Amino acid sequence: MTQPLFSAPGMAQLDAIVRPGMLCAFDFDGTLANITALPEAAMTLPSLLAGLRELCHLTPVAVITGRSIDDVRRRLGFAPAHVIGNHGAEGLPGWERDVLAQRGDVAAWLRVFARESGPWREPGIQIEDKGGSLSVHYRHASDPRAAEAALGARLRLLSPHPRVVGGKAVFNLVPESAPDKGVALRALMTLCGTDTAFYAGDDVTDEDVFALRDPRVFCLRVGAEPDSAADWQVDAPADMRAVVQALLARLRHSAP
Ligand SMILES: O=P(O)(O)OC[C@H]1O[C@H](O[C@H]2O[C@H](CO)[C@@H](O)[C@H](O)[C@H]2O)[C@H](O)[C@@H](O)[C@@H]1O
Repeated sequence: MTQPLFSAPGMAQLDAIVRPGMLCAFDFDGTLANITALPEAAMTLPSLLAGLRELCHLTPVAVITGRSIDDVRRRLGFAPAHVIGNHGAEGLPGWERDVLAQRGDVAAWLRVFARESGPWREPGIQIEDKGGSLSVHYRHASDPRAAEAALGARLRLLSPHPRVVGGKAVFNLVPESAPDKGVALRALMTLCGTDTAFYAGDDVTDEDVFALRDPRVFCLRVGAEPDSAADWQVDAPADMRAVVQALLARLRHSAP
């Protein structure tokens, strides 16, 4: 069950896992940035920037996002050692050969959207082409619940068959062969040569990390979600300032 991070057990668990060289990884939207009505308006909260920049000097930092790498880099305001895009599918060392096939899937779905009068034709539906995956946003549909139902039914029938992952007023379509955020986090831990990691995320695709149930990974869910597989929770991106400060305090203390 998810418990409040800022509690005696939460702080004790953080003490147990933080060590020099550990990987600190973050989702972007809803974790480092507030959810905004338009995807293009999201930016890292200014209150987080100084702490995140210092963290990058102390230990390997990663951002693992559903956005494309180019897009998220413009929004970060700091320079993590690793940026992985498309829910784990973009930028992961060792997976370069698969990227071409994945882009073929995305192109095939876009062709269906272009030729069919499906629910994606409704004004207010925004299709975000991220190269390695697609996001179909229905936040601005005239009836978002009806759009969700219609899109959900149709998108699951696409060929090639996508992994359809829900989110904040969005369906993410990811090639079935693509690595998810859990695969990405583990690969980055190996790359960084670290035994332990911290990961914070707010959404359905972040549950791919939490569901690893890897005792070496400290899992923090941002925002209440009773069914989350994360052990720890904070309420909102604004709380991430105190989270980053808690990591910094321990890493400064444990630096060699
Ligand atoms: O993995 P993340 O970094 O959390 O990215 C997930 C998706 O985030 C973006 O969409 C969501 O955030 C937007 C800005 O707050 C919001 O307007 C939208 O309704 C949300 O679904 C982004 O546009 C997607 O590409 C990401 O997959």
